[in-house]
Amino acid sequence: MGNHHSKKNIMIATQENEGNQIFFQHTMPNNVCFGCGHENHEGLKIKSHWEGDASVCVWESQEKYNGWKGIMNGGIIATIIDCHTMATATMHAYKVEGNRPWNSDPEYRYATGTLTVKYLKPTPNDVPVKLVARVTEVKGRKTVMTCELWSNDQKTAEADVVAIRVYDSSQQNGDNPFKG
Ligand SMILES: CCCCCCCCCCCCCC(=O)SCCNC(=O)CCNC(=O)[C@H](O)C(C)(C)COP(=O)(O)OP(=O)(O)OC[C@H]1O[C@@H](n2cnc3c(N)ncnc32)[C@H](O)[C@@H]1OP(=O)(O)O
Repeated sequence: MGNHHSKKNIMIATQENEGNQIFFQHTMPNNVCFGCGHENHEGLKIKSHWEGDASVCVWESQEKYNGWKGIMNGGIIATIIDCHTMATATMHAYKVEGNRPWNSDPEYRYATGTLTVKYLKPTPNDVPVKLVARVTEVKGRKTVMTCELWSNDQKTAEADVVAIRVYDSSQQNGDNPFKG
């Protein structure tokens, strides 16, 4: 993990590191997103990190995110997949440009273009889930990914996701709703 990050990025992340783990979202100040923003105190606060070429997120739900009793709500599942894959697309772009740090130029932002979730099995809501995302293609402004959701040793959902680069500070002209 440490090898994928520059010294500068590691220093930024240090304040919020847990153990030796560096999470993508901890390098992104001012993120107010419901799923991944650590500035959103009502949010899900997911945390993602690299494990080789895959990005991984382990997340613990709460009873209020039930669908059926004891089963995780499908919209919450879509939300954590959405946020985990957008963070993955973002960090992947910086990674392929020489592992440059988040606060280097140009700045990129990604938004969800398409998110297709296949719900395979009920996902228990009282054990942590694990998301595993992989970038399968980068074409122009598009990053295509797959994402699996695991509960213990069972895959309970899988998704195909297309992220679109919606902000590039080197191309920016005028207002951009995705900048802030
Ligand atoms: C301040 C610090 C903050 C830190 C933040 C940290 C991270 C926070 C993370 C928060 C995470 C929160 C996550 C959220 O909740 S993001 C919120 C949910 N998503 C949105 O609101 C997006 C709304 N949609 C749009 O704005 C536009 O439609 C976009 C920008 C997506 C495309 O419109 P644009 O006019 O730009 O596109 P283009 O026509 O030039 O096409 C370009 C290419 O893209 C392909 N394409 C187009 N549309 C789609 C589509 N829907 N699916 C698949 N592919 C699509 C198209 O074929 C073409 O490819 P090719 O033909 O060239 O191959």
